[in-house]
Amino acid sequence: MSDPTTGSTNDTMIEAVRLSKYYGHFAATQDVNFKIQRGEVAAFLGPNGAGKSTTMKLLTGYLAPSTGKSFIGGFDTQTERLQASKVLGYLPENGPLYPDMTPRGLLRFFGEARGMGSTEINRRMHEVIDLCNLHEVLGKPIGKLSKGYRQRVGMAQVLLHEPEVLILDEPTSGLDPNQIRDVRQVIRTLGETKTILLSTHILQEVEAMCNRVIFINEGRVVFDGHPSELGSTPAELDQKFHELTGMVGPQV
Ligand SMILES: Nc1ncnc2c1ncn2[C@@H]1O[C@H](COP(=O)(O)OP(=O)(O)OP(=O)(O)O)[C@@H](O)[C@H]1O
Repeated sequence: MSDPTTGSTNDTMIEAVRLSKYYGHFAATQDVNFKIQRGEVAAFLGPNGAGKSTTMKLLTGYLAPSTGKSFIGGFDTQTERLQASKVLGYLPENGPLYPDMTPRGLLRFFGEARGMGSTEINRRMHEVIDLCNLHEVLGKPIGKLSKGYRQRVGMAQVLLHEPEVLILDEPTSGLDPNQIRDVRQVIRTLGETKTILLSTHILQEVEAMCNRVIFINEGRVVFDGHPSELGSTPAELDQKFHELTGMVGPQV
């Protein structure tokens, strides 16, 4: 069934409608519109400071927009916050993780906070610990873990309540190549069953994991399409990045 006023269908899982966020006169996000359908794995690509994190916070309802609306699983993230949060798993950049807790304690704490029963918590803890490969660190304080393990603990926490939609802010940032490979593998596996929007400023990330790319620059969407449309060789990708941002592309 579709909504005749917006053209959205039941398969629209993430939607931005004329989203803007102003800090004084500065627009961090400006008139952003898109729909991500069930089963898509989309990358939010753009240079540092382009507005990726701000837009993700607006999409999740974490930040109130200056104008516009966002929907997760069809729920308005400002007025139907609780319903939206049941469908959504949001991994913010760098956290939130409690450094003195152990991964085991943290997962139990978030399961209880989400109102999950103890049988369900135990079942899901086993599953996310396996998926994110946390066995070795379950009893160690999170603050003592490597960045790669901390990122995997964050991912496990996000997945605990089996959300259909994942919004992941720079899930591989600051990781070493082995850790990046592991996290990409987890995301590819998740992409088989979930709708995902992840942010990155690395073009290779997009090609490795995503079937759609939404390119943002200075708060605006400047490209929305299949990653192959950005080019196939490193030189073409550099050129496209340059065209879209007006920057030379060492980040690419
Ligand atoms: N609370 C705030 N007050 C004022 N300006 C802000 C605030 N939050 C973000 N900005 C500005 O908005 C712009 C977009 O920031 P944002 O963090 O969304 O970009 P980003 O694309 O996620 O960047 P990065 O890749 O560096 O994380 C930046 O210029 C940033 O300085």
